[in-house]
Amino acid sequence: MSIKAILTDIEGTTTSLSFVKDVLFPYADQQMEAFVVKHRQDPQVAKLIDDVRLETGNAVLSLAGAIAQLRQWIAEDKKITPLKAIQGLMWEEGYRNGDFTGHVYEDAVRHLLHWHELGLALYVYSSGSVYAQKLLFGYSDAGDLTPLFSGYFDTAVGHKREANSYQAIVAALGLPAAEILFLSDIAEELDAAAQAGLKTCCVVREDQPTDALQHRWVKNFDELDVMSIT
Ligand SMILES: CSCCC(=O)C(=O)COP(=O)(O)O
Ligand SMILES: [Mg+2]
Repeated sequence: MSIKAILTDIEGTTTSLSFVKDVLFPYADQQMEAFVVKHRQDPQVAKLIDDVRLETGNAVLSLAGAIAQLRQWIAEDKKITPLKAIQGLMWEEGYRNGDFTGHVYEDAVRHLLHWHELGLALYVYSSGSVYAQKLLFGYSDAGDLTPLFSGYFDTAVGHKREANSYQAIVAALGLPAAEILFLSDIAEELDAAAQAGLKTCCVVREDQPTDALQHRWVKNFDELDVMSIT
């Protein structure tokens, strides 16, 4: 049995931690107040602010309180769905204005192109919203990479450290779990995917420490021979 689909994480796998932590998160933090105040009547933003209230269990949280909570979650790198959704909306402006482009490692670009040419189906699973994922790959350093992907998943399918999320993705892909290879830099995500029956590979970029070495691991996509995985 060989790999038919690759499901990839973004931060730490296709994309540097630094781009997310030093470019995207500070941008969202700095723009949060102005963005939420400006768009508070927009139904999508109003619903997300209500979701922040739900998440905090404080139904009467003020707009200022919600903004402060969102900024606190950014500082704590919380993967909370309404935060991730608002960040995506905010980053759109940054990408469109050319304030930044989506970082994708050069080896990742080359191999995504190659795997796509080989007929492998490519999917993304990130805590960043699907909207934010499409922006990052659509406005990447290497141009628009979105035609390479067959689909995107975010925390709407479940959290990345839970096996159920991968079971839902397997069902959506309509492939046997063992024919799907999941790439990530985080041990708990790889453990959850393996529990759901997916093949796994840890991507250990820039010598960051990892506790996922019980999984197959590579330093970059050049070291990953997908065809040899059975
Ligand atoms: C795709 S948007 C930027 C990344 C982001 O917000 C994030 O939380 C990254 O999480 P990942 O699951 O890709 O490690
Ligand atoms: Mg990651």
